[in-house]
Amino acid sequence: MSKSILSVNAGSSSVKVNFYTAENPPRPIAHAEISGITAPPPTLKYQQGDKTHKEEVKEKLATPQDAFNYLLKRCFEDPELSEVTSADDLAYICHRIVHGGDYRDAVEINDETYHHLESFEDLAPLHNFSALEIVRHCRAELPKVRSITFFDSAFHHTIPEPVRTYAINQEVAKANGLRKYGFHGISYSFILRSVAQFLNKPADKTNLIVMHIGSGASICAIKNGESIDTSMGLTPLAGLPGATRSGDIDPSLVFHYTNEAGKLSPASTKEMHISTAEDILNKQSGWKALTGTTDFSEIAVSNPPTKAHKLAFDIFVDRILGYIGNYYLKLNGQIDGVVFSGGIGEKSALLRKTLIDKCQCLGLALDDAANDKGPGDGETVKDLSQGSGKGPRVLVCQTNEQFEMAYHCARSRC
Ligand SMILES: Nc1ncnc2c1ncn2[C@@H]1O[C@H](COP(=O)(O)OP(=O)(O)O)[C@@H](O)[C@H]1O
Ligand SMILES: CC(=O)OP(=O)(O)O
Ligand SMILES: [Mg+2]
Repeated sequence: MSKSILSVNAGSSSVKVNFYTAENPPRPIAHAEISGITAPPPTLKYQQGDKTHKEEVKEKLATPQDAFNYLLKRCFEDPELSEVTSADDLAYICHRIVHGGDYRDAVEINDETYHHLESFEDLAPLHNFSALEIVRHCRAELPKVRSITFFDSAFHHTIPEPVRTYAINQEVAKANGLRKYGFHGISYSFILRSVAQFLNKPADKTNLIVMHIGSGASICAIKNGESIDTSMGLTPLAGLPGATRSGDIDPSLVFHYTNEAGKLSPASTKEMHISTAEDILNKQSGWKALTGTTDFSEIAVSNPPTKAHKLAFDIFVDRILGYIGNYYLKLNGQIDGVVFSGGIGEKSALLRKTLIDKCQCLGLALDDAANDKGPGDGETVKDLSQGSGKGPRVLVCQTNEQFEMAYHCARSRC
């Protein structure tokens, strides 16, 4: 039997693993994910063939590394998943690494690339450490399988200099790599290809405003198939608020919030140094701080349970609208569509409706029935717009970072 590709996506609240055939293009074999790591109990979703199964997980899975080990064991031990029973059945493991520094392309992990990635681990404190722990585990436990790392930041290497540069001393900036990197790029790459195909346009002639809104949320302006701006920055903290992240604040707020700001947070470990301010803004802010929940499905409801829930929803709408206006201007008003994706973008009809109703002056309008229904299983892109097909479209895209990595791995290596 030919070998398979395993794709691993360690997000801030979930770990998703997919197995694919190692052929070009890859075909899906199975999908398993643990979600709700930040809002226990975690849940397992398992999909194989036409069977889907969901359950609450009894074991304590406190970290993405625990979740990965649980998922791998579960898949290897499933008697119905005969294609992958052990590491011997795997050709490649594709890992999503959020911060890739200056890397513009995927790299294969060896001692040198691994140590280089470690050097900027604390620039994405919710992500890189866990993802690298999983890479470390795979190197130790599955040494014969080649690990390829794909970077969220790579898609944004096209962002022009004035957009990626912060107005600070440039010697300090260059020496420390202090610039906008941008994230969710593996997702934006999948969305661009899928939407361009859906619209029957070459990707390099497609202009889009794309939202990837899940536990972490960002938005991207794509011009002729290239990222020209995105809301996240040096780290995934910048831009829109998220489940536990503040998003943009006045940087001086840090020193007024706590005079402990610069001290090491108790959450730091021997390997991972985080200041108290970073810990507060990354892990103790956002929806969790405002409402007590990290689950946006409890916030995006027509009758919010508390004023705080309503405020959280209104804050998100306000911040997203600001970026849509900004990017509409940067794209000179010439957009093929506005695209919703990520856990919230794909599932919250209410958020889509609230936003698009406020974008009528840009010629955007929703078909309410299509919006309420949302995308079906296996429907990658769905048109939610009202009207004849002229003018910018409102689309929803069920993004798939795992597939995107396997697709590129198979194209260049199989
Ligand atoms: N029906 C829904 N309405 C609004 N938000 C939802 C809904 N279902 C899930 N979500 C949100 O989607 C988030 C998960 O998004 P996802 O992109 O899958 O996660 P991650 O950012 O960890 O990759 C959940 O934390 C939850 O807030
Ligand atoms: C970059 C980022 O925030 O990723 P996620 O949304 O998966 O947490
Ligand atoms: Mg994600």
